[in-house]
Amino acid sequence: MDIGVIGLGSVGLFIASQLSKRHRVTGYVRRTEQQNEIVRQGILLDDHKYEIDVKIISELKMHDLLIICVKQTQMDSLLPYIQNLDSTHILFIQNGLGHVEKVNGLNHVLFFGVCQHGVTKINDYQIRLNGLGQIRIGSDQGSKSAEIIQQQLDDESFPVYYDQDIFSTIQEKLVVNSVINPLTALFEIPNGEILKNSYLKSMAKQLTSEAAKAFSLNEERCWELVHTVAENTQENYSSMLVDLQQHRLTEIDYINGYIVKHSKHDVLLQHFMYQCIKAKEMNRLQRS
Ligand SMILES: NC(=O)C1=CN([C@@H]2O[C@H](COP(=O)(O)OP(=O)(O)OC[C@H]3O[C@@H](n4cnc5c(N)ncnc54)[C@H](OP(=O)(O)O)[C@@H]3O)[C@@H](O)[C@H]2O)C=CC1
Ligand SMILES: CC(C)(CO)C(=O)C(=O)O
Repeated sequence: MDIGVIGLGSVGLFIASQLSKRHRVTGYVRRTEQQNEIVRQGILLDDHKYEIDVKIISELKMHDLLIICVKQTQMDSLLPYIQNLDSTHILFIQNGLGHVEKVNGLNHVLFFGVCQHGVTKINDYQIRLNGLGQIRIGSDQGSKSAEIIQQQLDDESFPVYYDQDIFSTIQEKLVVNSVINPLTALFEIPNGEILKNSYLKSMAKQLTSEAAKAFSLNEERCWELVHTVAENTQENYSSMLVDLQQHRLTEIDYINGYIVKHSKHDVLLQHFMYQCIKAKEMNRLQRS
């Protein structure tokens, strides 16, 4: 397939590198420094070098499939480029929610996915894989085309699954992120600490319960997921903590903020966490 990957950060660099083994891949970036680095160095992962074409986003053209790997906070700047394209297949890979409503009117065949790999960007062309997971994709616009895309992307070393109920999977991931991300960002700790400190563990349980209720999800299953993810990524720093440390906007509006905005139940703790991170975000952005 001819695939365009938009946004070569941690996730985009990883997906582009893995798909380049079997597909023609073009990466789209917004900075010429990054374009030049990838042209010179390729994408580096564990001593392997992967070569892809790299273009600036204003040069975006049609591909069989476009995979969008920008953050929720960066989606608005991207939409005009996608709106202007002839109809094609587009797969969105984001944490949180907000993007689905935003893009639903687009004249393309839309797929949504979650990335369960843990990837860290070392620099503009180099990444580290902290744990191989999987990518799950699905759609509400007909399962046939989602299954065809899944089969094309799936590979032994890069598992991609078709998920009949992708929106529940996205909600479950949102619940996990609404617990681990703000707690670790607030207390400036690696993910595993929320299970080791009994006070944090109790807060994590209460946040999970509220978030699960907001989406009418099973509380026990959600707590199991939070537990498993915190354990499997115990050494990692959450993306929210890293965003704050690097004085960038976090995805809080699309995670806890989304729950606060859409829940029919009281979500006082989620709201409190939301305000804590917004306060910290404001503080960091004012100092940068
Ligand atoms: N990292 C991880 O392990 C995981 C991340 N996720 C989710 O995946 C999504 C992406 O995360 P991640 O890769 O970590 O984020 P990054 O911040 O590492 O990458 C986002 C990239 O998008 C680029 N970008 C932003 N706007 C545009 C634009 N208009 N055109 C082209 N490129 C653009 C940014 O460029 P620039 O560098 O110039 O700003 C950056 O390289 C997020 O929703 C995240 O929550 C999900 C699971 C795991
Ligand atoms: C799963 C987790 C919490 C891993 O760090 C993540 O998705 C993030 O940091 O945004």
